[in-house]
Amino acid sequence: MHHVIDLDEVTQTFVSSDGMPVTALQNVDLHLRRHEFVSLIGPSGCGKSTILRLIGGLLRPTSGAVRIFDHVVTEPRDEIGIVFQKPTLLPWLSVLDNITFPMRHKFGRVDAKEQQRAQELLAMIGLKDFAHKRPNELSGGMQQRVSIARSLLHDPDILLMDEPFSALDALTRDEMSFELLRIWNERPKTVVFVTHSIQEALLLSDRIVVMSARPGRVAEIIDVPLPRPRSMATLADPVFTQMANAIRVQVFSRQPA
Ligand SMILES: Nc1ncnc2c1ncn2[C@@H]1O[C@H](COP(=O)(O)OP(=O)(O)OP(=O)(O)O)[C@@H](O)[C@H]1O
Repeated sequence: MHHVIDLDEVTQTFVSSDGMPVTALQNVDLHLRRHEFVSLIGPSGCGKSTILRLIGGLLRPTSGAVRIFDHVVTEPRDEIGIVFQKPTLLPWLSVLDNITFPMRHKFGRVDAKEQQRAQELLAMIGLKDFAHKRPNELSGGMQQRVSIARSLLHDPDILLMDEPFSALDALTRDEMSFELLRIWNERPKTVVFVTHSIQEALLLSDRIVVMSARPGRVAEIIDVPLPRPRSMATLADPVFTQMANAIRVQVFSRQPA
């Protein structure tokens, strides 16, 4: 079968500041199909962010192979959008210029179509009136929404999201989840989404990858059979509640003793 993202026998070892080797990932196999939405969940330090950095080309594996569209990943690629846990905006640029920054950086200019798309994204994240403000005039949650909009400007085939909603308040968080589903529906992409929230993983994903504590391994891959499109009603679906409980037990049993 043709995959968009392949991790084969990936092991990642770091050297900690006291000189000791740290095995962050051990023999991780993961294969993502086109336009699939997959969440990674597991105890702190089990290597979730490391997996995103490997796929994003920000890191090379110690052993094993990471491939995108059958090509070994050697550096960051344009077809990938990345959203980190914390907003990463340039303080001296306006909100709008931050969203278009990657385009300007790459091509030296931003054409009218992209300006238009940036405005649409701003409206989508509810910040239309903030286009000309600077990041420090926005709350942390608003800044994170701008970071998300920026990752979507070039409509990437692959979106890597590292706990993108963790800094948002609960209401905005739900809103952003549904917004993300809407975007994914309209402009399908392969998404790898790291979260600590079982509910979020269930609401969004086709599959949930449960990882075990360090050294991180894939403990289990769970299919989420909840029908799409998903909505507020999904949260009340008995299957949702049952699965949330079952996964909670799974994840809890994987916590380091
Ligand atoms: N550059 C690095 N140098 C040394 N150790 C590192 C480095 N990057 C990550 N690690 C270690 O690798 C392990 C996995 O880290 P990673 O950030 O991928 O975990 P995570 O599952 O995303 O954690 P969390 O849920 O807390 O964000 C951790 O033990 C971390 O300390």
